[in-house]
Amino acid sequence: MVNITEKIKEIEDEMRRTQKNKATEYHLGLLKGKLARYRAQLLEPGPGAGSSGGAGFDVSKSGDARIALVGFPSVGKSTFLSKITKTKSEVAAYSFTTLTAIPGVLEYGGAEIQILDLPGIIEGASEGKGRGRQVISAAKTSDMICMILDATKKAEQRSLLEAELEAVGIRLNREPPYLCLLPPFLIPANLKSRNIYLKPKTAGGMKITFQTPPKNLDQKMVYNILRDYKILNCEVLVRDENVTVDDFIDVIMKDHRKYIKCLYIYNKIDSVSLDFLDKLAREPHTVVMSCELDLGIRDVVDRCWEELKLIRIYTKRKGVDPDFNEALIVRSNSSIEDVCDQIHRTLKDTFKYALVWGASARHVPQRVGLGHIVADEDVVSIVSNWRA
Ligand SMILES: Nc1nc2c(ncn2[C@@H]2O[C@H](COP(=O)(O)OP(=O)(O)OP(=O)(O)O)[C@@H](O)[C@H]2O)c(=O)[nH]1
Ligand SMILES: [K+]
Ligand SMILES: [Mg+2]
Repeated sequence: MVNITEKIKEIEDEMRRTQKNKATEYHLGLLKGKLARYRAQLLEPGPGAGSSGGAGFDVSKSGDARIALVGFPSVGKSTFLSKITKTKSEVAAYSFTTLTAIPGVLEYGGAEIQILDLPGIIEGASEGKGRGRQVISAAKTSDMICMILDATKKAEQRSLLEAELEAVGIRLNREPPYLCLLPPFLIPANLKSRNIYLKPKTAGGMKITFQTPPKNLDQKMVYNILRDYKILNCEVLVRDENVTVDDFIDVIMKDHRKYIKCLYIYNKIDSVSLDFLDKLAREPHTVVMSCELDLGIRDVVDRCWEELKLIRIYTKRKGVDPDFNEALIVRSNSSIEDVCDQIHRTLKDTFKYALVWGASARHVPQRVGLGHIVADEDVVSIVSNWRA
């Protein structure tokens, strides 16, 4: 069996050799489609995928969310874990100090977040270099990736790591593609280019419709790629002019894609100039810190919490103060109904009203119904109709 890694390399070489122009764009589109398919195969356990296959490290999920620490060797991942949790992960000045996944628990106002310290990854990780594939599989299981970067190292470190994660189907800080039926001018900018519909059928050939013709995609390209994937009967609807070949391939490969939030954390800012620091801190989804000088750690942790978009609710019984060491965790934009469901499956059946103290209440306490949207750190008291 021809090695998949070799096939991937061949395609990558060919893409590099091929000049980008109107005449080659069909060929390049097709190569991108093939590349995506081989890369997915590489992650599947079985022949040709290498012995480690797609398996990650054996750490079970716990707590309200999981954050994976991903980065090159010796950027300070383990130092950071040891700062924010009670777990001590070995720290040293040499690369690959950490050899497996080390879980720790970050306690945040009654919420518990599992933090996974991982071995450092290097270029080529997505193709199995080092423990790359295992690290990436572990990252794929997380609710958020904290990409730890060394502020003293070259800017390319960030794009190199992003490329490794992209190569295995992880999409950072992006929305999954989906068809939105709103009129185009009402669709938020971040969702626009992801506006694609693909439905495989059993017969009838391909029906491809472009509502507004995309600038960098045409029917022939869509047709060629679908044929290469052996999807010969289907309905395709593309609604936005900004849709690209890559977006289209993501839709075909949707079962192999994972859309994860990423916070870029620059460590070791004790060793860079103030000007440079200022520049780093202004980048999107980015925070800076120095584990060594204990600078900015609290802000980084607060930012992690914000990015997870979770909400802590403290429940209160009549006449008793709430316990702020124990929070009920719900997603942002949750209602009192979601809070009830989190407490007990049948609680809303006997629900009468709720009293709310906190940011979501217009006055305290506010008496609200099941539809009321709660805010982080609200105190909620549920009043039920008890029936015999
Ligand atoms: N100057 C400076 N050094 C730091 C800082 N944080 C960590 N270090 C040092 O960086 C080195 C690597 O730290 P580790 O925590 O082992 O890094 P790691 O990313 O876990 O490394 P691997 O497990 O090998 O991938 C150690 O010598 C730390 O003392 C920092 O904020 N500033
Ligand atoms: K190290
Ligand atoms: Mg380490």
